[in-house]
Amino acid sequence: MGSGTLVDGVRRWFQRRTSSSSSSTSNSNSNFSSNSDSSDPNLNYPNLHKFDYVDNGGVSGDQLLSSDLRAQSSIAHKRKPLRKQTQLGEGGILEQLPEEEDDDLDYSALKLIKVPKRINHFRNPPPPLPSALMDSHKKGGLETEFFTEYGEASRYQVQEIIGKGSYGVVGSAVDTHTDEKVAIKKINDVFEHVSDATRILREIKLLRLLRHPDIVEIKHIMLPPSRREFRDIYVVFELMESDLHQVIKANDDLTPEHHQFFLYQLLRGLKYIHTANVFHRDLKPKNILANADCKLKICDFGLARVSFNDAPSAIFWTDYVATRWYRAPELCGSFFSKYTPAIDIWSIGCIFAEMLTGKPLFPGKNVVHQLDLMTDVLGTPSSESIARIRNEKARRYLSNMRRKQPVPLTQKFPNADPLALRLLQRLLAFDPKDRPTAEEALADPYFQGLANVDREPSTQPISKLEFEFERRKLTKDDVRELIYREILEYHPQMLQEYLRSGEQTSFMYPSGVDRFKRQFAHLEEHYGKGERSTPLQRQHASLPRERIPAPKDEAGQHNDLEGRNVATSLQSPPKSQGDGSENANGNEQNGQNKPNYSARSLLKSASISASKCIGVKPRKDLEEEPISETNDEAVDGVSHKMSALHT
Ligand SMILES: Nc1ncnc2c1ncn2[C@@H]1O[C@H](COP(=O)(O)OP(=O)(O)OP(=O)(O)O)[C@@H](O)[C@H]1O
Repeated sequence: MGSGTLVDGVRRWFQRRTSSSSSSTSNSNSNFSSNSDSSDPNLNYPNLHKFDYVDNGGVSGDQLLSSDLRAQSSIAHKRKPLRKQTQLGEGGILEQLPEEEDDDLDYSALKLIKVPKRINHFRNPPPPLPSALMDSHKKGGLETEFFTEYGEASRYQVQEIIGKGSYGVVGSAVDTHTDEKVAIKKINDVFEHVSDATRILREIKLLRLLRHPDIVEIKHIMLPPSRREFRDIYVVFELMESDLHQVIKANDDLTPEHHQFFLYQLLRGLKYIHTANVFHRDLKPKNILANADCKLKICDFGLARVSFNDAPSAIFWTDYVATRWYRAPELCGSFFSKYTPAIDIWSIGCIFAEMLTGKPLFPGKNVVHQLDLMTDVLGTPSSESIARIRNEKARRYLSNMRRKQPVPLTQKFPNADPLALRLLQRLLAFDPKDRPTAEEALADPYFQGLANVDREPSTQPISKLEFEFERRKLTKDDVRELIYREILEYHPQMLQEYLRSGEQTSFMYPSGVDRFKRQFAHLEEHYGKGERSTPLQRQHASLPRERIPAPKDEAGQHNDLEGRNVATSLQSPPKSQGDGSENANGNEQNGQNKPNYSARSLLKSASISASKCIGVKPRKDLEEEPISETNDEAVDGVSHKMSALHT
């Protein structure tokens, strides 16, 4: 087949696809010859032809197919089985939501990316599981028929430990029913702290309700043996190969097509999340799982919140914890009184910039440094934006800052697609009201030919009833019951039983969990043998600090918690830590340009708010640790006391 024929074929196919979708998308792309918009003087790039295969200029068919055009033309619908969803309707009645078509993109023509193993799990392969740990119960029989879920005891065969987080250990396993590989997260001692248990409840609930190809899927949750006494839970996820943090580190040859597909998926997932009225609040490369075929999935909804219009934002945000580098400016010092989904858009902008260069865009060492880095690139915000800032100290800090001109993004990212940079500029608007919504971003010219609203579903806002628990103070038993109820969503027969008998059902169910426990224990025993493997501790971020004694910093090491570092810097002369965490503006070390009062007081605010976050996390990534925020009033009040102490 000659190249012309092939090109014509591809073009015809592509035209058919887009013409069928162009009626519903604002990105209609009728002739696939979308050249760059050179009207923007900042974006004067020579190589701006996207989709200009109308004139193939003698390019061979093979070349064409291996180029970006091939990637563009290869995005096809892939149908997967429909997923069922339920949510609590008014009056607590379980409603079956309309079945959603799981419609995904096929990226098979994109160059595979390297996905290094996240952890070198075993120097030597682990010894095989002893036969006692393998499943021995016989299938069939009355018992199995009655307890359909009983079968799950033999369903998953755990293979190896693939990751550890502060909430659990993640193992890869095979679902012997489907031969599918899955990831099983074991969360131990769920109810040790109510705040942790609530976070887990929130996450599993959200992941049940947010079903989308760009969001990690919970496939199953093992039924605990006892409704009233269980302590551990096992959550079965679809298995992903790596995460975006690792992908960015391992691939210095990501192409413009990779960047575009990655951002597209993130925005598509975010559009869905935001239409459910959910804010993720902790988007960062580590919270985006990735496969070698370029599939990305948003995960870790532990900090996410559902926004109900009547919820006062002060309460809503009191336990805010997010990773500083990806944190929107309005959260660096609690600037704006009412936060919006635009905080997630900012994070996506930071992640996108990191994909383009391989390096974090704003690796701030504390909130003030974070703001300095932002304004170094974006310039000082307009006086109108500054005027909207509610926090007085933050307003003063920014108003007193020396005027900075924005750096053209073309200068900062000289090799990037100018259309990508134009979108990036929008995502990184200092003022949240100037950032596009995810939906608007998907309609940006950057995605011309790729975006298609038919593939970018919205969803219904999540029912208030599902998150009614956020409004009351829960006891351990309350959360246990709520988590149990959530687990039953994956055990329909048990759920019916539970709904019928209500409180009465408290006998022990046959469960696969005991066998699992042993399998995990065996693998964990050999996990990271010969390597330093520090168990991670949870951060009880949302507990008021007086409820738990602050842990000692035993090794004399600083916690990563920003506030601690900052507090230290206020008491003693700055010393170089290598990570510069005590050097707010990167200029205290030589004694010049000491931060002005506003910077200090902003840092103090951060230190106070961070003091709420009392868990100790081992230093995984020195600078990129979460700190907590609290509301302005609390910050100001305690900050005032602290100022009195330190001045
Ligand atoms: N579905 C999955 N497939 C593959 N790996 C996964 C999956 N889910 C989580 N992981 C990996 O397991 C590790 C721990 O998972 P995760 O971050 O969810 O735990 P966590 O306890 O919530 O962590 P954190 O400390 O970030 O709160 C991470 O490296 C993560 O990338």
